[in-house]
Amino acid sequence: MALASRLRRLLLGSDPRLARMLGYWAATCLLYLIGGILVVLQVRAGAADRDSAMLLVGIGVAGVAAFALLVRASGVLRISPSMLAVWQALYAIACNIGAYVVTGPLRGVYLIFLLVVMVFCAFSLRPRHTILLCASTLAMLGATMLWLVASDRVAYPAYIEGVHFVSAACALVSVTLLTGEMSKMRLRMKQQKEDLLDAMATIRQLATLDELTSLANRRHMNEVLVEQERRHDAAGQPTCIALIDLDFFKSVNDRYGHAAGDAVLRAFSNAARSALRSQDVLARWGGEEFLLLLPGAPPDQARMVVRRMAERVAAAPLTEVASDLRITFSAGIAQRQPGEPFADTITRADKALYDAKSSGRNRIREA
Ligand SMILES: Nc1nc2c(ncn2[C@@H]2O[C@H](COP(=O)(O)OP(=O)(O)OP(=O)(O)O)[C@@H](O)[C@H]2O)c(=O)[nH]1
Repeated sequence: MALASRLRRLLLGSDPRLARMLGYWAATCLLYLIGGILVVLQVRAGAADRDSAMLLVGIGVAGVAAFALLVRASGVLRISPSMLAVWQALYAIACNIGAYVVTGPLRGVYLIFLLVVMVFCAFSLRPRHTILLCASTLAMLGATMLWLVASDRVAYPAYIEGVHFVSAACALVSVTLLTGEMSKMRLRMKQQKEDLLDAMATIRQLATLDELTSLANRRHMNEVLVEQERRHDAAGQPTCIALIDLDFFKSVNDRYGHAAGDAVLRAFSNAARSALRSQDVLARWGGEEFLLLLPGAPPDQARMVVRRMAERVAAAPLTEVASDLRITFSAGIAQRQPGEPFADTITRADKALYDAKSSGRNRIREA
């Protein structure tokens, strides 16, 4: 199983775009195969020159192999998928025109193959690239037909080549225009998908983050706590929470205004965030109250984190509000008991916070 997935990874890589490009390549392989079989059948029927036909089949096989390697290495070689698609299309068109030259009376078959190449391009090229490709195909085909008529009027009568060219031109132009519309639809859908992903990311952000402080919001914190209850019960690690409330915040609002109060809340959040461990989660619980979850922290460690937070918050620059303003907070810490719902732990932390407030503020109390 591991060997199979390693082999698959080696062949298809890990980028889903690469797997898709190799899928297209496999489909073109099938076309080359059918085209090659037709060439061989016509050699057997005596309708095509053996040496030229075998040379053409060899060129087709070499091209198919080379493009498999190029697609696989396109990331390393920094070849864009659309550039690779143009090369592949030009190669396929040249092979078809070559087959048209070597296969005698049944050469018209390869004009149909040209259409298939154009349809393939709709999946990977922009409309203007497809139009350019169509124009170059018609130019190559026209020049080849003129050359055939000039070199052997009996095998390649002018009126048959003329009919072939006009039919091929009508069909190629129609297919190009239609596939152009398909390409535009594909690009529109791609854009809509990107817009949708952006909108979902914004919704996810709005649903989980507090707009003012960019900390987790209460709703998200509740989800984190539910998840933590489940994990904690399974792992049995100590977990603490701290309920934090800014001191005399009302007076900041009253003295400097609500906007200044908002700036203080933001400054607090930035400073507090810088004191956390990577696994800690700080959320705005409401107004100027914050809930800190400290997974895997016994009370001593929780106290250390909150004390570090108090130091950072006290040193936070608040020059945009007032040069002499310093923020302090009071905190109540509670360790979650085994099997205890977080709601109860928070109630105990709230009592400890009340104790911190009533004993003078700017202090940490444990439940
Ligand atoms: N600027 C601003 N103020 C807020 C926000 N949310 C709540 N407040 C204010 O925060 C203040 C909280 O005041 P109190 O509950 O009396 O607490 P305090 O003044 O900090 O006093 P203690 O907690 O007892 O130290 C109120 O004036 C609220 O209007 C907010 O988002 N922005």
